Amino acid sequence: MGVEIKVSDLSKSFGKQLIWGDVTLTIPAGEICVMLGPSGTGKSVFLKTLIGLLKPDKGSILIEGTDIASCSERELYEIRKLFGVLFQDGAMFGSMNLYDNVAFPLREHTKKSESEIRNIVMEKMDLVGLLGAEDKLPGEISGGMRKRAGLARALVLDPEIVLFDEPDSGLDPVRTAFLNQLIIDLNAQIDATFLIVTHDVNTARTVPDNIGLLYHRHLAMFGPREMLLSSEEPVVRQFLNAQRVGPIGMSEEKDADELAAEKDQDLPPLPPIPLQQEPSNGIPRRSQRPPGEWCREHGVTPPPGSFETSNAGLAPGA
Ligand SMILES: Nc1ncnc2c1ncn2[C@@H]1O[C@H](COP(=O)(O)OP(=O)(O)OP(=O)(O)O)[C@@H](O)[C@H]1O
Repeated sequence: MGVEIKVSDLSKSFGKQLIWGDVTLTIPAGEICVMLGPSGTGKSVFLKTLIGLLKPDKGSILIEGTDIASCSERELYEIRKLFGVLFQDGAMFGSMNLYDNVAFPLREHTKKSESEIRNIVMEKMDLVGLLGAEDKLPGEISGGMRKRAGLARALVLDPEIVLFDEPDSGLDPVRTAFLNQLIIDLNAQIDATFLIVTHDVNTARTVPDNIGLLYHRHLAMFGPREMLLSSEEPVVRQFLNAQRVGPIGMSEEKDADELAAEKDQDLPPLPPIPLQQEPSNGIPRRSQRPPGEWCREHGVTPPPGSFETSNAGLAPGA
């Protein structure tokens, strides 16, 4: 289960404003990827381009042999069935209870009977821990519950790819930790390809198999979690460790004077690489790699204290 997404030389502009250019990356089938980047670097635009809601100016997005960037509307309609999307606010219809919200894609896109729909809705509500809340209206529940309901709805058509647009926005750290565990458990269970757009450095450090960083109109880096967490590349290092020292400034890039002023400032050492969050039943996910494997295979010495149990889930600035 899960399909690969192969993005090559992708560029997107609005008018004269280039959002990002020459983005090339492969999101491996069944793996969890996180896309990071300062505000306004085009992470949401990237998600929308992947599902064909926005057309890129150049490049290709290959999914099961179809190029989303150039295919017909009909092909796009078919390919979209592979996707489940969790929108930032859950995107619930306010006047429908959770049951009808979750049932909506099944009623829209399938010819299933109401009793079949009921089985699927209840199964997905159970999966996200919302059994018993079917009659509630979106306005009557917390933001965390709304996200979980949005996730149940994203899953009803058994997607091969699940996109999460800032799943942690508006959630407190405890709810974020629960949602992250749910994401890991879901990936173990349904084996789909997951792409999560987030600002949360702790999520990026502990949840995914791979991390990408969009910065200054390009993809600064994309690769296995351990590669980015051991990277000395200034932008990657600054962002993944939530530091002020580095090329990223308050609005975007720091200017030459600002950079010169911090020339003699010592960078703090890279913090230990935390253990990756595991499924709650303790059975490793199919795409999960043993701690330290990437570093060993690439002759990289991880920062001291990496992969110790005491570091699980901890990150600087988190
Ligand atoms: N439909 C559109 N028309 C014109 N400009 C747009 C459109 N959609 C997005 N943009 C612009 O693209 C840029 C990137 O927006 P986007 O929402 O993708 O950033 P982001 O990285 O997701 O930001 P944040 O982290 O703050 O959510 C912004 O400058 C935004 O104004």
